[in-house]
Amino acid sequence: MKPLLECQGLTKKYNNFYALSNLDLTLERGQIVGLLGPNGSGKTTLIKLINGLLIPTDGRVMINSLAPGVETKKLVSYLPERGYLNDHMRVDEILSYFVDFYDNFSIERANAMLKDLEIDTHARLRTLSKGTKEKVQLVLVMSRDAELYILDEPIGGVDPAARDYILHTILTNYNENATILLSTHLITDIENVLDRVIFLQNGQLTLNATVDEIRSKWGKSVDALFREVFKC
Ligand SMILES: Nc1ncnc2c1ncn2[C@@H]1O[C@H](COP(=O)(O)OP(=O)(O)OP(=O)(O)O)[C@@H](O)[C@H]1O
Repeated sequence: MKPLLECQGLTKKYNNFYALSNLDLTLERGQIVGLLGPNGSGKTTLIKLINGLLIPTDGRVMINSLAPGVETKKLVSYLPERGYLNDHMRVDEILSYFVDFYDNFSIERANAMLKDLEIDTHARLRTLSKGTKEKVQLVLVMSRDAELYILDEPIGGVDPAARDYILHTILTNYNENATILLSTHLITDIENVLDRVIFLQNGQLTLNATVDEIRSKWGKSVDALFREVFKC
């Protein structure tokens, strides 16, 4: 079977600065993968390249053997780092818009998750707190039937008490053959749901291992290994 995602020699240069250098990465189906690295290490650059929002300086990205473009749009559901919804719309209006716009969007799944998270669908987005807005955006992204979910900092604004619950709600509502690639700085909160982690350092991939491999090889949690590698 073809890999879900293949990056070969992927390189992105901004003027004379290499944000990403010669990155090779293959992701198979059915995994939750943490993309971890300090600020400025290239996580968002990699995510934008996978989504076809940036053109590589060198190398290539293939999703299901297709270059990012119109054909891969339905395969990928992407949560950008910054809010992308119209703040003046009500949550239920946004849901209707998603139903019209995406033929792979399940309004039943979205409503079930919103109910579970006790979010008022009659509320306008601008009246919701930052954390609640993040929950709505995550629900919308996870309510599409995609093969690859890409989440750039999905729970940064959500309070610690709610994070576990959200992760549980989200992760029990997606297709298990799909892969989730998520970038985060909240490693301890997310470590238990991850199958694999990728470390990025100065635009280079420095580690690609399963969480089990990290625990057995280094005898450490992902968070402890991250702190040791990045001296933080
Ligand atoms: N449009 C741009 N022009 C010039 N440099 C850029 C541009 N976008 C990103 N960079 C630089 O590329 C590097 C990688 O940025 P990127 O946003 O990918 O990092 P990141 O790992 O997502 O960081 P963070 O954790 O802070 O979100 C940074 O040094 C950043 O300043």
